[in-house]
Amino acid sequence: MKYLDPINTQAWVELKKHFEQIKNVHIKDLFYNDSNRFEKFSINFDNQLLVDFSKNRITSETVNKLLQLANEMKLKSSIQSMFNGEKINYTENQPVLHVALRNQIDKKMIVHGENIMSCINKSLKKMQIFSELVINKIWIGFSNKNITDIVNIGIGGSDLGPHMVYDALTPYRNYLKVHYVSNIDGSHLLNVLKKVNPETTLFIVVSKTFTTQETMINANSACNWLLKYAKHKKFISKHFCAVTMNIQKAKSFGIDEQNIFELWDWVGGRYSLWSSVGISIMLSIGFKNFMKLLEGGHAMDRHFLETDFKKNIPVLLALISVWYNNFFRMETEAILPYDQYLHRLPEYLQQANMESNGKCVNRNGKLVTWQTGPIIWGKSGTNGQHAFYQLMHQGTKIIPCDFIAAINSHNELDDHHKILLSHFFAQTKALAFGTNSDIIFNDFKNDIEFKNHALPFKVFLGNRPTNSILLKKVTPYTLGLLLALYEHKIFTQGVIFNIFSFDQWGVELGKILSKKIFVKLNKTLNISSYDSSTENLISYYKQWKE
Ligand SMILES: O=P(O)(O)OC[C@H]1O[C@H](O)[C@H](O)[C@@H](O)[C@@H]1O
Repeated sequence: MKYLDPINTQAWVELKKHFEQIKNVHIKDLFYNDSNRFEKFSINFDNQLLVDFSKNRITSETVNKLLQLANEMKLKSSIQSMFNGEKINYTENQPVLHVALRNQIDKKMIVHGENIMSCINKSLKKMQIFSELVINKIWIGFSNKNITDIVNIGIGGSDLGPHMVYDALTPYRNYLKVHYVSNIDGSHLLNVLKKVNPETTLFIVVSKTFTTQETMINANSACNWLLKYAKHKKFISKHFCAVTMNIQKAKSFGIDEQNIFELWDWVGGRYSLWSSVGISIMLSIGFKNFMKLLEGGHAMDRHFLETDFKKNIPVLLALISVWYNNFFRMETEAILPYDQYLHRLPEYLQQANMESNGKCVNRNGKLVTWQTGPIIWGKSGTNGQHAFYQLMHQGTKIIPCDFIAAINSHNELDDHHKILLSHFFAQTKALAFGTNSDIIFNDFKNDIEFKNHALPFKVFLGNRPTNSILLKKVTPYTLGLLLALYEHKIFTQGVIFNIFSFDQWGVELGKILSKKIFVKLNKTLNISSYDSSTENLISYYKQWKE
């Protein structure tokens, strides 16, 4: 089967022409010319989530042409293929079924002739029993004390999602403290071990493959640390659990089979927080809240699957992103949560999007000649305002942004939240509308020096696009909605780019080379086999190593 490239669609040709007509149109004029712009370009999802995409450099014509692109790229049937469990992760010969993990209506989902819903429900039950034993202080450590601290050892998808949700749902946490260790830098693990007591700490080794070097080394060191105190290997079962697809490896590590939570090859690491990879989330917010998170994810799945593309939030946001990325050649997108508890969202979405869509080969195995995944970055508001917003407002680069906030805070402290949101609304307005020299000039009309010299520096040109995403409140349910929204946005982008979004071969080369270089770092003999830069870096390592 030959997949169509986006540049070979009729819509692409038309979008190119349309771009030439619209590229200099200012957002402020789009608003002045259309008093219904907000109604046209915003979607209220069930009074829980509002997406306002009116402050974008788009018209109804742009949206129509982008929708035509989605249709020509057969987005509808691609979505159905994912939900039907077809092997859309072609290079790994796997289906992609994170949507099954939150399939709350228990609709049959068949993989290799089996209904995977029974495995999922069994796994959820096991997670529930386990988390309740720990939360209810029935699970005890080697000295018969109950557990107070959980250490999640994992990296990439086995860390970023759970860690982000753990922080995002801080108000729902119980007394258990979860620590996340990912980096192979020994400082990460040591800093956590300094804070916890071996008698009351439970380690969860989370690795889909159970071969990831960072995780295995950290898990080994954590185990040695525990055994220094517990003295006997039989106690590993009281302090170590695993989440993995590789049951054999986890068992050979010494983890009791009872303590192994299963994962499946049809769940991608960066889409896995909804599975047993999220056990640290369940331990901290309890089973019911975890189920609410899945419920939110499922509600967004249905919206994505069932809603006409004209009103389909992930589809529209993805298409707008393609518009900027490919026609305006804007290379990055900023994620700006105006919510302290959502501060890990940019980092989480960085992996979700960049590992999925950072590809330069299309589904036919040919190099692409169009732009694929954007660079994702960001920081929580208002901190970002005091760091990089200068460039966003007045720099030469234009950065489409997602502003995200909740209308109701979990911590109503004086006017803090009102002020926070006033910044959100002000920034999106300033970015879109800017301010013209007349207004500034009027403020300073008696100041001749200002008029002559300072004016250009004070002008904000505006026309900088943003999406505003408002949640009624950050709850497990609305967080589920938001995260699934982004997952489906990424999926849609991948279909339009005609790439495979669910593999990540690009992470392999560095891993292979690091193993070879590790051996060289240990050798006293210098055998040159690399380029002069790498050789000299290695030689400096050897000279300076104390
Ligand atoms: O869960 P693991 O098998 O340990 O994998 C952890 C991470 O490592 C890999 O390098 C991939 O790039 C990530 O997608 C994955 O989430």
